[in-house]
Amino acid sequence: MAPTTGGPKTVVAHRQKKNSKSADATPKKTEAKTLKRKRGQDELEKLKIAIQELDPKSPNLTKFSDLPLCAATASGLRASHFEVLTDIQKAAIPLALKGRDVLGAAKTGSGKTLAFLIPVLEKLVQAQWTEYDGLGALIISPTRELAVQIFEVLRKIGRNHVFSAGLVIGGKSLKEEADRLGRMNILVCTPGRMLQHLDQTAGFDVNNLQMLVLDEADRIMDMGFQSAVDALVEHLPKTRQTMLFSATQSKRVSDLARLSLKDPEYVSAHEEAPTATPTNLQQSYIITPLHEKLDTLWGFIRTNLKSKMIVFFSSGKQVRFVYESFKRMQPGISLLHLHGRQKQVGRMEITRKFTSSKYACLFATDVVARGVDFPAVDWVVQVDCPEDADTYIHRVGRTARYESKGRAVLFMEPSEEQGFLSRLEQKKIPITKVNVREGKKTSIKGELQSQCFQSADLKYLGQKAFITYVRSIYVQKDKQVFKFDKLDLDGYAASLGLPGTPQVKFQKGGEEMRRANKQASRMVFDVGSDDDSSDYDADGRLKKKEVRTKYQKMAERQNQDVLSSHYRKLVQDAADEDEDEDDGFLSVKRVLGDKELDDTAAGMGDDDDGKEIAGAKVVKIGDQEIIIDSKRAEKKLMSKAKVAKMMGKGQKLIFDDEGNAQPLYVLQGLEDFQKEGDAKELREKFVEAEGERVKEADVEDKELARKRRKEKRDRAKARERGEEVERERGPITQLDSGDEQDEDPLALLKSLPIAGGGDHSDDGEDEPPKKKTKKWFQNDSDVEDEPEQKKRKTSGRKVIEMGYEPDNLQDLEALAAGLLED
Ligand SMILES: Nc1ncnc2c1ncn2[C@@H]1O[C@H](COP(=O)(O)OP(=O)(O)OP(=O)(O)O)[C@@H](O)[C@H]1O
Repeated sequence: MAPTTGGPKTVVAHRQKKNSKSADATPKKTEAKTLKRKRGQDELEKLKIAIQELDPKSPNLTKFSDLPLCAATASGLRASHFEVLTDIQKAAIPLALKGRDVLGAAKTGSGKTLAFLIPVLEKLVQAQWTEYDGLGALIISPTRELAVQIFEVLRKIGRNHVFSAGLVIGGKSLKEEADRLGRMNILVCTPGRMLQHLDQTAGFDVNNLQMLVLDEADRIMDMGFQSAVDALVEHLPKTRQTMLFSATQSKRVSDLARLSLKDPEYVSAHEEAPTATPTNLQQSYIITPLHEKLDTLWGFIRTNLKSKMIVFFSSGKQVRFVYESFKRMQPGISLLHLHGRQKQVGRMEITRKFTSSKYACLFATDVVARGVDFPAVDWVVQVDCPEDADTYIHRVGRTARYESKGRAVLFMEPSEEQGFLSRLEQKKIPITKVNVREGKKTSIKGELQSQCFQSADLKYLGQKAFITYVRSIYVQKDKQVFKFDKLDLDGYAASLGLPGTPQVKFQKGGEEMRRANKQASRMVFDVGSDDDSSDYDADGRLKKKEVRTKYQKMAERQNQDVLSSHYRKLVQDAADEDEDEDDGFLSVKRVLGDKELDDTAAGMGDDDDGKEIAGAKVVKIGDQEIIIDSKRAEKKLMSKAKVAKMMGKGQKLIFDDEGNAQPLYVLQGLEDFQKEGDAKELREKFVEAEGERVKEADVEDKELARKRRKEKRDRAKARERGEEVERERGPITQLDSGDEQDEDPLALLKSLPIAGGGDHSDDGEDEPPKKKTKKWFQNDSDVEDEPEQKKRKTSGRKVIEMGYEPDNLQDLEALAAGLLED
């Protein structure tokens, strides 16, 4: 939270000056102050009269200077180079100045932000609000990105006001924010975090609130935020002015009642307009079957390298997969990615980078679909069809803002074409069909296959992307557009480079369950986009600790285990990661041995067999550098087996006739290589052969997994039979180890989900367990009636006491390390 510039500072400076003056000057000063106050009062009176006399429908209102605004606002607008009113500003500001509740609707990029910020400032001026009067205006935004942007505009135009303003969007400690809340006159917030403060921050008084604004009101009022907003409004006084703005405004009476609007004025700047989207926006669509979508996207990016584009996907998982895989293929343009599950700092940094880039490609979810004002975006590409026409309008609205031009292209599956076109038509959205030029068509399937083969992380991301997309289509409400049965899932999986088609499990329970699923996915999105650091969900309710089954926990940890190094870079340090990206798009490899890391380390400490990186010791083993930043990592080095593992495999050598050792692979001479045939054909053949190999390996993987499961089941059955016999004999007096416990306790963590196989541990997150829920560290064959607090391991009869159930990766790893060390 930061105060507005200008205001509070000015006050402080003024006071300091006063103290330094001599006592003789005091009467003069007081006189001057009285005079100033009187002048201020007179101006205010004049302003009030001008507002009373203002005709809100007057055609003469064309500039900000035509409006009865206080000097501070007028000068702030001038300094920000705002001069001419846009349609929505012309229509909404006069009414708002007159104290009316306003429902404002206008096309994207048409200046709605100023249409509510100016009345906010003027309202507080009219009320002679001072820094001691507490919260006077509250502005609610559905996403953090938008809240930050609104706050920035407020800082700009409010630079000459003395009001203090703050940003309440989470990402900082609640206490830190709470300490400053009481001093703020204007707050820009996201619903969840604000409600948290209203519920928990002692002494935070909102009883004087003069103005409530909801930007992207239809989104804030919809299901995802419903209870948070209702609870929030409960805290606010009823006698206040309220303004609602959106490009896709709904006039639902129920919403108006929920907000206790008084005789609201509906202001629609473009209701009569022939189109719902900006006139300077050129819109087109391409029919591209699901299995060709990524080919089409790759071709599109490659032919628009000198552009700034936002590419929308329906989920963060797709964003991650496409970002990671395309980055490895080095398209020749800076790639960025943004989704609700990233850390706040990373999100801000990516937003900042994309804002300042001339040419860049941002892969994003709908977290930036609404309101965000990135300058000079040339293209909006929608790889996944949006869930409805409103979402379409907001997404394409990221380009062609204010008076600039822009282009948007939508990729549609053949089965979506008819249905979605009719939805667009109903909303007055003009769009034309275009085709990809034959010569520009390209296939990246082989490339993706080979990448997935080489990288388990990427294959895993691909599987998650596949599953999420398929589920998203399954739960879509509009069945006339989204036809699940028509999708070529095998083709789609192959196009992602996956060796098989992952099995996707759906919840039983028909429509109701689908709706619940949909809602749940929204909630996840909302929490991510709004306030992922808070204990509150998107509805503003205290998050309940979800009951997780053993299988779900296993799946989660397994995934983290597989991706741990990946995500340390990818998500937690998103900011650092993208720093690397910009430095050179071509150098995307980030391993511990990176030059940059070396450089940093070299600057910080000694560099022989161990060096310091930000306080952590770095040890070189083989060609790997291991950062020793925890006791566990230190312990790891004590284990010979682990060190041997880290050393990696030795290099395979062959001996020539003279007895000299030669590497197994020696580079072929150019001439010999050319003799073997055309390089392109050779490459294609190689990729094809590798693809086959991947498939074969995958079948083997599956077979192995199946065998393991069967063995487990057999052992479990055998044990159950054994127990029955035991029970007949009498009570068990000794903890039984069971042969199952001889297995590697990390085996389940290490195994990846097997595409096409039944063992979809990554599916587990939505799948109820078939067996009775057990503790996470039990194996399938463990006895069901084992005491909760005591688990044992191996025939050595080691008992590991767990006084709690580990709920994070560190706990899990600590336990696993303990198990391995014996
Ligand atoms: N009167 C004006 N004169 C010049 N530029 C303006 C004016 N009003 C707004 N703008 C500029 O137009 C752009 C779009 O404004 P804004 O973000 O308020 O649009 P919006 O209607 O809220 O869009 P969305 O529906 O996408 O949220 C901004 O860059 C803003 O600075």
